Amino acid sequence: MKIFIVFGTRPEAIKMAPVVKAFRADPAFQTTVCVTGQHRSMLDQVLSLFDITPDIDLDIMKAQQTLTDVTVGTMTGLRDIFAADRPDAVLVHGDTTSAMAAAMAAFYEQVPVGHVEAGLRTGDLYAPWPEEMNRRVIDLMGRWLFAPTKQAAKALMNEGADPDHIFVTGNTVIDALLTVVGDIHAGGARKAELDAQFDFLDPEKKLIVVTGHRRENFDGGLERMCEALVRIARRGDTEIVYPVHLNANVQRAANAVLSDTEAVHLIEPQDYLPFVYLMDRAHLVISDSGGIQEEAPSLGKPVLVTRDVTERPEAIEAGTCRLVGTDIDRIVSETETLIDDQGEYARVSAIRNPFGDGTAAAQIVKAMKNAQ
Ligand SMILES: CC(=O)N[C@H]1[C@@H](OP(=O)(O)OP(=O)(O)OC[C@H]2O[C@@H](n3ccc(=O)[nH]c3=O)[C@H](O)[C@@H]2O)O[C@H](CO)[C@@H](O)[C@@H]1O
Repeated sequence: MKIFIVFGTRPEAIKMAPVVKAFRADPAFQTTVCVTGQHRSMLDQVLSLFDITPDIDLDIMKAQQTLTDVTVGTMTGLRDIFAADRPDAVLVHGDTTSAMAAAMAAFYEQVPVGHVEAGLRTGDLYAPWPEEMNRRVIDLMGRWLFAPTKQAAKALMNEGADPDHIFVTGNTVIDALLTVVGDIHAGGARKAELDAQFDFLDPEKKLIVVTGHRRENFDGGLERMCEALVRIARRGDTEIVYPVHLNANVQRAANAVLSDTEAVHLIEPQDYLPFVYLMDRAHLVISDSGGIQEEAPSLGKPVLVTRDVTERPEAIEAGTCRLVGTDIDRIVSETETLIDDQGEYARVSAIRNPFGDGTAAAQIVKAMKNAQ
């Protein structure tokens, strides 16, 4: 079976790496990896960590490109490739604009689409925008809908998807995370390098890892989160590490509020290996990221989610993640509870992650094999 796997951003690369490896290891499949290059530098470091060389690189990244540019670039690039190579299936991941455009290009060539991480919903088309629409559009076209949880599968069925097309596999991010954290825990040269890279961290202080980049927080939300971090840093018993996303809005907010605050380290976006190392060392995480809501609980780290809605209600229901929005007092008080109340911290960090056991990629390969 001829499979094309297409992705373009850092989180997609992290989540598709275990899938690429599993398909490439199985001789029943002829696997072609095609990257759109939507996040050039952030994508390449993930490919190198997982030792993946793409077969096709569309390299569509341009300065100041709009969502329309990404859509048109991806669709035009893939149209001729799909028409010439006639894959039996195209696999895309998640909810980015390049994933939606790749699925659409396949659909126009009447090539069946497989959607990894299908069925995530907030219920609000504009939160997050444009991701919620992208997810729904891809799911409508999907012949294989790989839902990470039963709840995601239920959302698909509620929208009328054919139950025979839905496979509950767990999330492939857990496969990727367990591989990387396993390497770190095994020690060796990489662990020593990471310890040296972060030797500025004070082991006596509780480490809080922060990220923030969602468009919905560009309108003052990021600044409020940063104000909350200033108050948390002033306690004296915490240390904050914040890899600041390259987006100009994010850089502006973080630098304006936090650049002079002692105990806050603003650092560049980290490669996946050091980022996993930081999450693993953290006491807790504050983030609006989707993937981190899935990863941190697997490492026993609570996440305060700086959003009003999430497409990952499983983590909220399980209690490992809490939606705190961007209200300063709320972020500070929830953080203080997790620092000061040891019983509550122990309870939250012991909750089992609801996103799978690290076998999602193998289950996806099995489902596709049965489809042959
Ligand atoms: C809210 C939302 O719509 N999120 C979507 C977004 O991901 P998401 O919001 O997860 O995107 P991020 O850019 O936060 O990436 C998260 C990933 O990058 C890693 N990381 C983070 C910071 C850093 O400095 N270095 C680093 O390697 C994290 O461990 C995680 O694996 O695109 C994903 C891919 O389609 C989808 O699955 C998500 O649903």
